[in-house]
Amino acid sequence: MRSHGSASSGTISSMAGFSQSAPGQVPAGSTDHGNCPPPGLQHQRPGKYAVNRQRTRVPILIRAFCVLLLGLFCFQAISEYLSSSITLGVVIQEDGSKVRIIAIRDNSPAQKAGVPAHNTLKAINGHAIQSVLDVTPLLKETRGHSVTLTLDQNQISRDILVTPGVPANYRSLVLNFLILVIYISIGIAAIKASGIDSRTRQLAWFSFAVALDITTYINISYWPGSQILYIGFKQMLAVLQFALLFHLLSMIPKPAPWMKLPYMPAAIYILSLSFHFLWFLLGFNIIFPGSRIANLSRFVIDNNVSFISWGLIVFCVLVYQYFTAREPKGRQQVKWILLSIIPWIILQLSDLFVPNTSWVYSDWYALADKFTHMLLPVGILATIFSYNLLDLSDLFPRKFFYSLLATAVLAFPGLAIVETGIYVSNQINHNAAIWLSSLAMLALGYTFSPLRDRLIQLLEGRSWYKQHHLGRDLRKLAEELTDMDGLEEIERQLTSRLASLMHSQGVVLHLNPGLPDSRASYGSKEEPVACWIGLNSERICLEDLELSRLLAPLHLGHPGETNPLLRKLYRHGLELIVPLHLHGEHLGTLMIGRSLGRHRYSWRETELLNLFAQNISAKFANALLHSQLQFDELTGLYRRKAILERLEQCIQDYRKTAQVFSIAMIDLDDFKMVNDRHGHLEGDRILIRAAATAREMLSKEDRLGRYGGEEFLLVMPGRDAKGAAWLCEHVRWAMEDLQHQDGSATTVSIGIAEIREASDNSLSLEEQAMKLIALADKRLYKAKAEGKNRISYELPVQC
Ligand SMILES: Nc1nc2c(ncn2[C@@H]2O[C@H](COP(=O)(O)OP(=O)(O)OP(=O)(O)O)[C@@H](O)[C@H]2O)c(=O)[nH]1
Repeated sequence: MRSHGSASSGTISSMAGFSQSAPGQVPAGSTDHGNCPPPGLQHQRPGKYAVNRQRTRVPILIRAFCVLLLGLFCFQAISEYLSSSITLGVVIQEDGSKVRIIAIRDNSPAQKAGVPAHNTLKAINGHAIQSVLDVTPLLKETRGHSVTLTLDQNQISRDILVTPGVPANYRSLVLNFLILVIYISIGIAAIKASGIDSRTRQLAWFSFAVALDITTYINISYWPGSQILYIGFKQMLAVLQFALLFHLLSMIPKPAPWMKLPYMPAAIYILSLSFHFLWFLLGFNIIFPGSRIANLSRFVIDNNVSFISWGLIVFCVLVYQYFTAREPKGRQQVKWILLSIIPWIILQLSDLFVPNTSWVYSDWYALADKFTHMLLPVGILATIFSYNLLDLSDLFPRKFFYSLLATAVLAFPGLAIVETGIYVSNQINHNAAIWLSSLAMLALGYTFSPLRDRLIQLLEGRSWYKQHHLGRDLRKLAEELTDMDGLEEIERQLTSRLASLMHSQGVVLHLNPGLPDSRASYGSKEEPVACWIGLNSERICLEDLELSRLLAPLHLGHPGETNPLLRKLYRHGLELIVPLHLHGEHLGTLMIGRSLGRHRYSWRETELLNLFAQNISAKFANALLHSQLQFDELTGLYRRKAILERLEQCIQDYRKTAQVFSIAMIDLDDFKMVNDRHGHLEGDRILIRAAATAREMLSKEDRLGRYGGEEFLLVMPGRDAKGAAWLCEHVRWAMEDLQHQDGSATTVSIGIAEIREASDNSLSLEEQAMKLIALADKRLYKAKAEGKNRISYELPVQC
């Protein structure tokens, strides 16, 4: 494979017969591919050169993790239900040895009882409170009953009677569940596509980390166990999310310079986690209690300073990526994420700068927090969607996806009507009404197919949707090509299907020497395509374009294009040149003609094609390797093993379908003398030209291989001995035109055998092949003995 990287000497014009076949190359000038590699490759063994598929199944560990997440969510729901019955609605914080009430939640029992904020909570039911951890056990003891809170207000004690308990916040749970589903879905989809791009893998880890965070929002004080450990776990999880996000965003659209430094990704995780761990140890007085640095750390933790700083760092990274992205598509991708992350950053900053602390504990803040949490994955998803790396239909069945959408469309009017009805009639409480109406809407949305079908029509007609489908179709095509055998078949399918998928005038696949030359799939106009591959008078040479140096797709037709050759190609209808690379090695190019729809290909389409070309490169590398293994490097004919495989195939067909065939052993006469007189180089030249001359006489079905030194084996499917003799006679005549240096003619002796003469079903394929060859060989020696330059055969006796 190595040698082909530099030898990109395959001229596009070679189909027009301009090619000078170098030794070992298959002359591409011949339109009759009788013995060229493509037809021969049709019988490749399936699976022998299979390429790894890009898409992977979801690993069992990830599935188990998703189940764990759902389990944690159930635990969260139970916790919410249990702890809501003892909720007072006060937000407390330790301040030295005191516990201070820093905020009162909206509509909470504390607010209704008139508990003021910014006081010290001295006791509950007469039991002194010294730590925030003392509160929950006391409330649990008096579950369902009123409690007396003793507050210290400006050195004056005051008792307030409060009845704990609020309705469980199902709305927040539903939102949490929604966020969880979004993140798990993104994680799974990204894992499935992780072979394509490392960014998707990164996105998967980030999504799972957020999902874990969402499911572990638990009122831990309700449960026995170490609160400090829980807080530590949550803090570290939050830092991990930021590190993952920082890593992910530093790679969109292209890796930022710092990500290219050695060990940088590892450093990001290790440093951020260990720093935060240190902060945590200091802030919770686990080490150096009471020191200034410990107090500072506590301030950092209490005010979310580190997370806000992270948010700002992430924001700066995005701005940097936006301004340094070279291509518009890169900027667009960053823009999506920026738009989705800005509300979250603003909300976090409001935490610091809004003087009214109760804002942070208000219902509005909780709602905004949930929505900004949802916005970020939606932004990232939109970016990934615009990359076309993920296919949503892999994740959800198409109809289910549209049913959900139909549900959402119905939800607004439907919820209003159903909920109002239930609420007004006062049969059922408000939270249950929401659940019930949601379920009703889901059922309606799923079964209401007219709306679903209308949505399909509306959305799938949109150009972005078409592009999304193009991505999916290209991936499918790449997979199908991977499963295909036979280079000619691959080329035919690739060019014709690609032309139809891209609605293009035509597609040409040009592979480097060592593989057969360009194939074209013609769209409506043959003329332009003919020009790219040099079929018409304007000869265009690939060497002049230096396509082997092309690393990214080349979009022709820019107004400022200075290269006259590229301008010419564009005038003739070529619009895109996409290189095929594997591990930095240039394998060939895909040339895409202009769109029949008369629009220019968008950058997304170009990007999709580029991804597609990367996907199929491995396939062509395999084909290249296979062709090298199959063909004799001197003559370009099949090697002995390959031609014997073809012979065995014919025997098998004969046994199945009784299709007659013949073989011929062709041997150059007095070749030793040629070598002795003119040298081995001249001998080689004669061998190459003899092979080419013989090949030109053959039809598409005939196969010619180099059996040994100057001896060739010809397999002729469908020809009986008479037909084979006729063909071989022509080969013998043609050889006479091939002159040695001294002007003497090249002659050959040929022995022919037909399968019916040696057929024996009791023999194995290999034995049968040898028997037939032995018969042809016997006749070859007969021809030699009778004076050379003749053919020898026998017509089978008809009974
Ligand atoms: N130049 C060159 N010579 C080869 C190659 N392979 C085999 N030969 C030569 O082909 C010659 C075959 O000689 P012989 O088997 O005696 O046959 P011959 O001289 O053709 O005589 P007849 O078969 O009786 O006509 C030998 O001299 C080999 O060295 C090759 O790849 N290149």
